[in-house]
Amino acid sequence: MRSSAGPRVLRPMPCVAELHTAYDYDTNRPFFSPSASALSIDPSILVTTRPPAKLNFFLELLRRREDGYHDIDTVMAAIDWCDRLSIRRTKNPGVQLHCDWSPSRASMAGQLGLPASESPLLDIPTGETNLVHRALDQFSEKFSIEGGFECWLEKQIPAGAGMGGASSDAASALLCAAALCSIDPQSALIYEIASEIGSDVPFFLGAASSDAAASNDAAASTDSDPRFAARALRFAARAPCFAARAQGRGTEITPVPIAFRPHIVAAFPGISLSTAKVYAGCQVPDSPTSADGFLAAWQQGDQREFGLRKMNRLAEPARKLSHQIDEILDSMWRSGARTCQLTGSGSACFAIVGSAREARTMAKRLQAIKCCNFVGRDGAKVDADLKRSSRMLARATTVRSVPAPLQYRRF
Ligand SMILES: C[C@@](CO)(OP(=O)(O)O)[C@H](O)COP(=O)(O)OP(=O)(O)OC[C@H]1O[C@@H](n2ccc(N)nc2=O)[C@H](O)[C@@H]1O
Ligand SMILES: Nc1ncnc2c1ncn2[C@@H]1O[C@H](COP(=O)(O)OP(=O)(O)O)[C@@H](O)[C@H]1O
Repeated sequence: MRSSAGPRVLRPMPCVAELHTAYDYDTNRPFFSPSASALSIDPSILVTTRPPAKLNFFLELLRRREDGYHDIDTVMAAIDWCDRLSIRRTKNPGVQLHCDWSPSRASMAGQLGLPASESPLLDIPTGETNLVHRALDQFSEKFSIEGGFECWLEKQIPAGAGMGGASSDAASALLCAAALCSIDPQSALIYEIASEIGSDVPFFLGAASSDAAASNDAAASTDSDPRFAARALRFAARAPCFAARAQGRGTEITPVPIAFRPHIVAAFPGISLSTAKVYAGCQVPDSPTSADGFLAAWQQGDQREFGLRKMNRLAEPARKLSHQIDEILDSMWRSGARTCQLTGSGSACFAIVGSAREARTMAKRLQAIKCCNFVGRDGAKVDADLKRSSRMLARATTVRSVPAPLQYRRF
């Protein structure tokens, strides 16, 4: 992937210095509240946050809608597999986005067993189709922001994996921009922009999203106020630290309390699936299952019921598009998973195991497994990029419960 500014940017900006000192993990607060100076363009203020991936523990389809979307009932949680995003304001209008894999594209290609670093699988757009770019464009337009933004995005979350990486980046961009411009992160307009960009984006706004959706006071909340900067920072840091039920198109968010954090291994088979294609192949059941039972199990700490009731209605259409999904699930099962499942529209899957130690062992085992047979399930040829991919990217991970490392500092 190439930087929009020309040369490749690997470890960009002074922000990457190991300075987490602007954030107090005990109190979940930044050490200082930004002053009124944040209201004017100050390119020396940089906000850094860590957009997390998500997993869908439950996903049911309720109906196909006339606008081409589906009403769904899903339960998602953010996990500690994260990208890193830094943003500052610029005097020139527009969005400049620098983006690369962390620690490098070559390392990511190596982990996936891709021979060259030129694999299209690792191409992330830096122009207007990047959701960070779109989010900031919309933000500037809707809040009439003077000047523009420069951003540095370090990717770790695989794309097209059903882990919501792009959506999470977009939501973080909105919260960081709100902090930089002293805009209320709970503004209904922020929620509106998020929903327009993608069905998954409001989830990643976290609590800001559920509160904003309830508010109709969009007009008043476009005003900037220095107090909003600190609030936006708090949301950027805490927003992803919860599980939520998402309904409607996926944009109606209700945070849900959970009684335990399962030990998880998430694995990406080195192939990306198009969300639209997976939905296009899905079948809405005559009697959809409600998420109520699953949620009750998670809220009551009933791990057996949690395992029995979790489900993903998109698994069937995704399996038809990619035989790797069965291979990954088989491998997880044979490696001792209590239960395993596809996340979202795939292609990543996750296993639930009994302990953090088991999770680490399984992740190592999966990394060593080759999961591509070079031909599809029905004997059809698979594309060239897929042929070369031979490994899974697997990680022991947890449902996120700590604030994202977040910096807000002058440099
Ligand atoms: C399946 C889920 C589950 O969390 O996640 P991913 O697997 O993409 O991460 C989401 O519903 C994906 O949300 P998102 O990735 O934001 O999708 P969008 O950009 O809004 O929509 C892409 C396409 O998917 C289909 N789509 C999406 C959401 C929905 N409720 N019904 C749909 O039918 C539509 O064809 C749409 O054009
Ligand atoms: N910030 C971003 N990070 C990753 N992919 C992005 C980003 N912005 C746009 N994209 C595009 O979005 C698609 C994948 O989106 P992503 O959210 O990672 O997948 P999924 O919807 O399966 O969770 C890819 O086609 C990629 O080109």
